[in-house]
Amino acid sequence: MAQASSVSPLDVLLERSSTGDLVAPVPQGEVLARILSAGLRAPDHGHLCPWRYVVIAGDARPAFAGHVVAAVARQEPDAPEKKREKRRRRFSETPMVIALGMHLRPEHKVPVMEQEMAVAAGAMNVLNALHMEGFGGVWISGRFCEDRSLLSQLGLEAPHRLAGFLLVGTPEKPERAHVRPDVGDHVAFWDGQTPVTFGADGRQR
Ligand SMILES: Cc1cc2nc3c(=O)[nH]c(=O)nc-3n(C[C@H](O)[C@H](O)[C@H](O)COP(=O)(O)O)c2cc1C
Repeated sequence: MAQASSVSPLDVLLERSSTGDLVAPVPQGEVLARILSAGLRAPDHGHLCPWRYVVIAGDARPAFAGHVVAAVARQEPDAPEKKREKRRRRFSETPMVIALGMHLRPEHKVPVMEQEMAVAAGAMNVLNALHMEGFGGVWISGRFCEDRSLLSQLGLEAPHRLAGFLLVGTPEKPERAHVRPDVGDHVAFWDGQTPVTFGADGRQR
């Protein structure tokens, strides 16, 4: 009889770490659809469905990298050439990039920050789903993510914005276990009387 796995889903979640050292293969077809569907399971106040994912892969990457470099040049005209080239390499060589579009409705009674948090929660679900399916990634951002011309390429006209990009692929090496904070420093149990304090507050980096 097959042995039941001793690795629980929570163990798998606790093992996840971000990595930008990514190679092929990338998720495709039904696997990619299921991973992105996990993003759409995030909490969403008002059911506004603010998630807009744009997948950039294959031959589309160098052209998109050109748009990113142009955005960096507009947003940070003093940025060194090295920084622009680093962006170009990342966006043209990373196996897959997923833009995290935010379809925002400022006129709605649900505050924009909550709409943005739904997109962020979705992004985390996607990162976890990638990890669970044997892929990896990292969430990146920067001032270039505010560039309106770049956002237009992604179907995001004002007031819609971008929460950043997920760089996606298969981790080149086993995911490096990042040093994690001590959970006890970040959790408090309120006793009904005294305001809580956190160990983490005395250890600001
Ligand atoms: C909104 C957001 C933007 C981020 N932007 C960057 C970035 O531009 N560059 C970067 O190196 N890490 C960025 N990070 C951090 C990485 O995604 C990642 O969390 C970090 O490398 C730590 O890895 P871990 O997820 O394994 O803890 C960002 C994280 C978030 C939530």
